Amino acid sequence: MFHHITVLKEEAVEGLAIKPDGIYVDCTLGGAGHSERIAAQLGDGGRLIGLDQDDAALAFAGEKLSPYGDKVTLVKTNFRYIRQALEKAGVPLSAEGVPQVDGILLDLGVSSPQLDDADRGFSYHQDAELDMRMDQTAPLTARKLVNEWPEAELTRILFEYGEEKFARRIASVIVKAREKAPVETTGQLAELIKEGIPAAARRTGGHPAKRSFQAIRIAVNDELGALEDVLEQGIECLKPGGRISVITFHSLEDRIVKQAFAGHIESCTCPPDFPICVCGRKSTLRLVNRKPIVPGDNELEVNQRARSSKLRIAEKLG
Ligand SMILES: C[S@@+](CC[C@H](N)C(=O)[O-])C[C@H]1O[C@@H](n2cnc3c(N)ncnc32)[C@H](O)[C@@H]1O
Repeated sequence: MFHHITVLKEEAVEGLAIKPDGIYVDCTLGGAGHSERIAAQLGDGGRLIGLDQDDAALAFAGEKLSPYGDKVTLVKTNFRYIRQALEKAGVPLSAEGVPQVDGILLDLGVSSPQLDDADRGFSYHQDAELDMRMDQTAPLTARKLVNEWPEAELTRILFEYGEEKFARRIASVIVKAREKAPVETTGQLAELIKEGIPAAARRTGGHPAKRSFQAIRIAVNDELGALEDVLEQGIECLKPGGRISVITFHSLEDRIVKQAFAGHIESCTCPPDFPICVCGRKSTLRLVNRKPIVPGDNELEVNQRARSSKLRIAEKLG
């Protein structure tokens, strides 16, 4: 069973201003909560292309979206290859040869089934072989990262991606342990992380392994690199008037989205005393909402996972 409560469903899909005959891309299909809402608004000529790198999500979403028939195309891919996926799906190209769509949705991070299924090796709640790959055919597992990455790299990811104050101590405990025997399971890793955190600090901020597990997951799946790539290519693939909705769960993700949008919004960068513009730079995006949209109390009451979510929406200019 694939149980995932969709975050900011109404707001993210409404942000796309769906046209019944438009072409939409859900880059993070998961349990198809957003996709179903999009598909239900499509009429003749409308198309939804759903991407995911997780086979279980694709299988579940395929079933759920089957009533929409050939309006829906699902593709197994990392969303960082969005342009290639759209070309392969036969999306019409611009005069410059870039596939053109009316809307793109990203609901980042992992789905509840990925976290909850012990065999996927994401969770410190259940002991299982360390894995954490969204794409189970990808070469880098959490086991490999934890046992092979240099101590300085471990420290960096724990600090940067997990905002873990005790990153250096945790990395040192892991490296000492792996010199004796490889760290194989989520349970072993959680114990080592606990050891690296002073006893007094363990009692605050939830489970002591939470931040480090998140950091390792982000690194295993190169989540921030993939996000930068999909934003760069995705914005290029939007038609004039096309929209992009992005839901983030982490301050680093949100910063990447904010900066990618800002880079396209910036117009002339010539010094103010230049009589005419020589840079020729024009805005290619506009923000639909000045401030990110966050979930309301009703949503937070039924879905704790929505707590840190933020939605940013932008529109491509002509
Ligand atoms: C939060 S879930 C999406 C849930 C979905 N919006 C729903 O309503 O059910 C994120 C999904 O995106 C997928 N995903 C995350 N990063 C990805 C990437 N770089 N490429 C492809 N899929 C990715 C995950 O495998 C997961 O299924």
